[in-house]
Amino acid sequence: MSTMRIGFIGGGNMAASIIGGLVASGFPAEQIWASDPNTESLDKLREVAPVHTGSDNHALIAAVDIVILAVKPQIMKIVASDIAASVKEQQPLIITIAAGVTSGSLNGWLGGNTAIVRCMPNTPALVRSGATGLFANAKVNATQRAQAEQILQAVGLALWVDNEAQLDAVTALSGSGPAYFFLVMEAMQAKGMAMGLSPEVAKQLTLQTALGAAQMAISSDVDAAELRRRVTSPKGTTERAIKLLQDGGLEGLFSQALEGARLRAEELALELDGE
Ligand SMILES: NC(=O)C1=CN([C@@H]2O[C@H](COP(=O)(O)OP(=O)(O)OC[C@H]3O[C@@H](n4cnc5c(N)ncnc54)[C@H](OP(=O)(O)O)[C@@H]3O)[C@@H](O)[C@H]2O)C=CC1
Ligand SMILES: O=C(O)[C@@H]1CCC=N1
Repeated sequence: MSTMRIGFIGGGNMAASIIGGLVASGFPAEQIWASDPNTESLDKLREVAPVHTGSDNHALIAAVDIVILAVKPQIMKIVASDIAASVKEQQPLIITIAAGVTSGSLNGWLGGNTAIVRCMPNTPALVRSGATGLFANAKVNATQRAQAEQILQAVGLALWVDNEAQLDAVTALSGSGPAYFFLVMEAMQAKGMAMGLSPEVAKQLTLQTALGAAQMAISSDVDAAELRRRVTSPKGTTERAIKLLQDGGLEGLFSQALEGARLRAEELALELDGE
């Protein structure tokens, strides 16, 4: 890991999150390159860590061993087709983080025979609390598999999935997942303020409660349902609140929301493959 040179094509939100986490884990910033036509994105990236930046994707490929494709799914075909000749020449390991771009489509756009690890990380990678699902195509060797795992483990949890289709479920669960928790935080904080708490107090209590619940669930030997029962005193306040949430259909809504996200990932793959 310490000698790897890693290049990010696309220097936006996710590249910043992964780079921030990698550098915080001790990975040297001078072994990281980022390429992006958007100079504002590159300026922001250099505030995260003093990485090499530029706008030439071909020069980046020549400088690194591992290329992380972190552009939007909709422009992946253009970007991949453009770099195909450099990838063929340099043979870097390609890691893609784009939602809905299959390793098969990407391999085709890159000219075939490319070692590709497709993964789905999430933004908490920035604070080394990310959660990533990974899948390797048949061209990826054991060393490359270990390298991809090391990079994503440096920024949080990294788990291999059994087949590529499962990455759509990972996208729905943990890729988009931080947004679901942020929405719950927004709602709790707003109601805390509506009940008379100052914005600062409502915010701090909300965030600490989210952190405490997650840490407890991670470190406990009982499941979330049991932890919830332990908060819920008979005829108490939690019982009333949970009943209102359940009567309002919270579990069903989450089921629909995750299914919607998974289906959108599938749709994206079909849209992008057909382009
Ligand atoms: N955000 C998230 O929570 C997650 C995102 N992902 C995936 O990560 C990928 C990136 O998402 P995100 O970081 O949010 O997106 P951003 O839009 O923040 O970043 C993408 C960057 O790529 C740049 N770019 C455009 N064209 C090129 C090019 N030809 N060469 C190099 N860079 C280029 C964009 O510039 P410009 O702004 O000028 O277009 C932009 O700065 C997506 O595929 C997404 O599906 C995966 C997991 C979680
Ligand atoms: O919303 C999206 O499409 C991307 C993928 C997972 C999180 N953000």
